[in-house]
Amino acid sequence: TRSTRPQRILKAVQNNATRGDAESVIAAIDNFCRKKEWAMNVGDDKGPILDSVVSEVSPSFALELGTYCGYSTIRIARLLPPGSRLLTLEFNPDYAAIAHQIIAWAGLQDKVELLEGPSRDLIPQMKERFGIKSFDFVFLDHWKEFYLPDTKLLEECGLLRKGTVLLADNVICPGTPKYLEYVRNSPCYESCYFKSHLEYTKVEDGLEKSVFLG
Ligand SMILES: CCCNc1ncnc2c1ncn2[C@@H]1O[C@H](/C=C/CNC(=O)c2cc(-c3ccc(F)cc3)cc(O)c2O)[C@@H](O)[C@H]1O
Ligand SMILES: [Mg+2]
Repeated sequence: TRSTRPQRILKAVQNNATRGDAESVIAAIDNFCRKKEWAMNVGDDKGPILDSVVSEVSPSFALELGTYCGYSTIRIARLLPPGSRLLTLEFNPDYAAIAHQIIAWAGLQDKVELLEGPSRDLIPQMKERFGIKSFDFVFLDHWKEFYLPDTKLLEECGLLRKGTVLLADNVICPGTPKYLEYVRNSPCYESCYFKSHLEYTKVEDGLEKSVFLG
């Protein structure tokens, strides 16, 4: 039977990237998605913005909602200081299986915990089951209508602290209007928009950075 796009992305990584070299894995995925097949990775235009925010925060505990193939997982994990942890949530087992292999190819499996399941079930388990006090950084890149409910769930579970940085992908395309309205109007957040382009295209898209004020 025909392979899936994530399987073809994994093959591109295995054929073109050097084991243990995260930069070569990122480049292999970007080249494949630019020249062969588009895929919904944050990509090489928005990616450097993600990198700069992660580097600025230098999180001890980071959370990613929506692993997909692990492209942004690797972008984040490669910048983390020793001893820090990135938890990434993915509820599609086929995508999770591919992401595990791509994260391992980049040599970043020791910094990343890929948790299989829906965010609404896993977020309430973060304190007891995963020993998380609070997150320093959250990257939102899963189903767009879940950005807002999951942000509220993180607040309710006490997983955000004064200064936690939320960074949301796709706030223009496909768009996350309810989330944007919330973080831009809530007195609990200080928000700003980083204009860029939808991955591998000239279409406008951008990232919204929101600092939780407690
Ligand atoms: C219970 C649902 C909410 N909770 C969830 N918990 C755990 N994992 C979840 C998840 N939702 C979705 N996921 C996973 O995240 C990923 C979903 C990402 C959704 N992303 C998009 O739709 C998206 C779409 C585009 C896009 C833009 C323009 C266009 F023409 C076509 C697509 C661009 C992007 O950058 C995107 O991120 C998948 O791997 C999915 O299995
Ligand atoms: Mg995205």
